[in-house]
Amino acid sequence: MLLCDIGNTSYHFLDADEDYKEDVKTFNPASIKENVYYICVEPNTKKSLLKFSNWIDLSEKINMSNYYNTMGIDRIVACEAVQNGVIIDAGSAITVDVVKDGVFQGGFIYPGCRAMSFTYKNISSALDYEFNYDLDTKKLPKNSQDAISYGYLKLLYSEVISYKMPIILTGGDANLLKKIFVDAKVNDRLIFEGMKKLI
Ligand SMILES: Nc1ncnc2c1ncn2[C@@H]1O[C@H](COP(=O)(O)OP(=O)(O)O)[C@@H](O)[C@H]1O
Ligand SMILES: CC(C)(COP(=O)(O)O)[C@@H](O)C(=O)NCCC(=O)O
Ligand SMILES: [K+]
Repeated sequence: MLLCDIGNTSYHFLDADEDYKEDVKTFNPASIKENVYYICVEPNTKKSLLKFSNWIDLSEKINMSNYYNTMGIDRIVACEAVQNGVIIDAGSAITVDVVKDGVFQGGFIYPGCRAMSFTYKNISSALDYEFNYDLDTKKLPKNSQDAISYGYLKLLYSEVISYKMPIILTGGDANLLKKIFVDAKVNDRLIFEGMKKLI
């Protein structure tokens, strides 16, 4: 069975037990001939997929009573895969969603690592640093690289650990954020687990 989670950066495929990514800018969905069950957060891509009868949109199978209408389908499907925990999906955007006893409690959207890195660079060349993911979040920064790293990462970290719940990391930057959220569990296939429950 072929599954695909389409975000704002990549088509993330799961084919049997292999997962791989294609760039949304270059991948041609017509190249897939077999049936593929998908979810898609990108409105234009979602529209373009309607003409392919072998691309089957799983979003129609969601019971929306626990969610809000404009909520990203990636967030919803990730929540469907979790009973209790905080889900951090670190992709083009970072989404944080809380699930308690299988019920979505709410969540928020934070700039993705790459997007935020560009934001700092665009403010001033004096802020042109890669984030320091090995940052000591217990110490106030005394250098420029840590000043932007702490400003971006510590605020997210403090908010998420305040929920005192298990943390599940997924998305393209999960392994980067794992350096900050040391007790988190990385599950790159969380969304596929949620999708399988819908088929
Ligand atoms: N042009 C880009 N825009 C956003 N993220 C990008 C880009 N190029 C590479 N990345 C990286 O791609 C990953 C996006 O994560 P992924 O989960 O694949 O994306 P999404 O679910 O948003 O499609 C992140 O590691 C991000 O830093
Ligand atoms: C926030 C997102 C863009 C994240 O998508 P991704 O980072 O996977 O590309 C997506 O969940 C979305 O389009 N959400 C709609 C707004 C909302 O969830 O309230
Ligand atoms: K995301």
